[in-house]
Amino acid sequence: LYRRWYQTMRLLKKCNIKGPNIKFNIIRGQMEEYNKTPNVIWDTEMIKKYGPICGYYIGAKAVILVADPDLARHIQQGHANIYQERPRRVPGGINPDPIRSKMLGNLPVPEWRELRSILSKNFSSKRIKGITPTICQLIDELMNKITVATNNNKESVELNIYPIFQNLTFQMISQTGFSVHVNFSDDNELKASIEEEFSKSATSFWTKVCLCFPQSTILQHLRKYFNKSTNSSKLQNLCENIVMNRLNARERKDDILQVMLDSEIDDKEKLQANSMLFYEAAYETLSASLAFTMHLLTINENAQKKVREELSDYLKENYGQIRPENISQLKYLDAVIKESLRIYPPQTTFISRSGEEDFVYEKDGKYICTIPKKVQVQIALYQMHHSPGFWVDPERFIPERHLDETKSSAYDIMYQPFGKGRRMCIGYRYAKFVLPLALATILSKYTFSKSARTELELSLCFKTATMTPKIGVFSRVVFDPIVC
Ligand code: HEM
Repeated sequence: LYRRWYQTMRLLKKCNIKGPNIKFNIIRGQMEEYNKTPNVIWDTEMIKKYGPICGYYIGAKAVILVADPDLARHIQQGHANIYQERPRRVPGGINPDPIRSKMLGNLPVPEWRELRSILSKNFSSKRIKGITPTICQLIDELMNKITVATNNNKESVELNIYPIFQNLTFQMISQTGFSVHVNFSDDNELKASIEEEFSKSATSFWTKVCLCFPQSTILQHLRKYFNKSTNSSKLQNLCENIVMNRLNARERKDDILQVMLDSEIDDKEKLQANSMLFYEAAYETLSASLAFTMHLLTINENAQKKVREELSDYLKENYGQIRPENISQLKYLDAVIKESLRIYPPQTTFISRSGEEDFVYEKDGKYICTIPKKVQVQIALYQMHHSPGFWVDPERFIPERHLDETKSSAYDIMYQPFGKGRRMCIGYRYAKFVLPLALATILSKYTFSKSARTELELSLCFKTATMTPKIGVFSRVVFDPIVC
């Protein structure tokens, strides 16, 4: 047992993967230091110190960080059939709840593949067209909120736009996903329950013990027993009610839940788990992306002016209307959103894979390292997006870089806010549709400028795998409709 465990702890060295020394931390690896630092900051430090392929141990569990474009391409695209598993930082997940084990991301590969092909049906062009009226109606409600906040468009006011986007996103998922209206903005308990889900960390005693001895099934069972939460979260209850009501009403709806029911998924827990998954996967990512983009446009007046000029031409060609079906024509707005997702990718540490075979990585005929099978490889998305070796002035907001026709061939792997390959974000088309539609509608009527509480350097909240604004996104908002 000792020899096996000792060999595990020497794995990275044997594979020529650099990282911090574990000589004096043979049991815990770098777990203590790792738990004290936000994941993104820790990973950035590792890459700075040890290069674009490096690794560390959380307990006896090795994690390999990859910011090298050729190796990332091999893992996510070239050999994607070997790297289909998405391992968790904590085996079994931070929250080892039996319902959560039925979520798409927690299923073994064959079941994941089957469920992914069912859930993907929700994002076809036909389905997006079907939900467009609901999305437009919710954007109109958001516009009404801004109208009220600006005293019927008569005053310029300082506004925190982030909670308004959070409400929009929550309503969008509720209505397009489950045909229900949830009173989200006044429900602090529901907000706290979602917040908690994203902020769970691997610091409980039993989780730490399991990470030190990951092979022990007895310890895993003990962890499940002791970490069992006594109260279901409010989001869990909401999803349980949504599923039960639909099953009892036997009424057909045109939404995500119906797609699961039509595919003969009749396990209530699986329906509930994957309803929760949609709330969790879409809520933070969409609302944070909208807020980050608005922040960047607030502090970069020139870019906002260019977006509005493009919108002005577009509105002239479209009889003064924003048309969802041709929203992708707004190329500069698209570049602004891309640049915002580069600087602030809302999913920071979620792109991980593990392989079924060892892989010997060579460059120009020279041995670089071995990526051992079954070990967690994490694509260092945030660090790739900020790599000074790849991007000119990576901390500056330059939307034009995404319009450059002569982009390097590594661009499509160094820039991947939605991931790549078979495990790429399933909601990519939904996000690509909602983000420009909401932003174009708002910016066609209002301008946003710096106010007393605008942070030039936005404070960020780093959670387990996501990144959001910490205190909000403040701007001075003025009613200034584009006249055409
Ligand atoms: C700006 C918005 C969004 C961003 C930046 C984003 C980002 C990501 C990333 C980076 C991944 C991991 C991809 C990989 O491993 O290669 C992912 C996975 C996922 N996303 Fe998104 N996402 C967004 C919106 C959404 C929406 C709107 C939904 C659902 C309606 C969604 C559902 C999912 C699901 C279910 C997965 C797991 C897929 C799997 O394991 O097969 N996401 N997302």
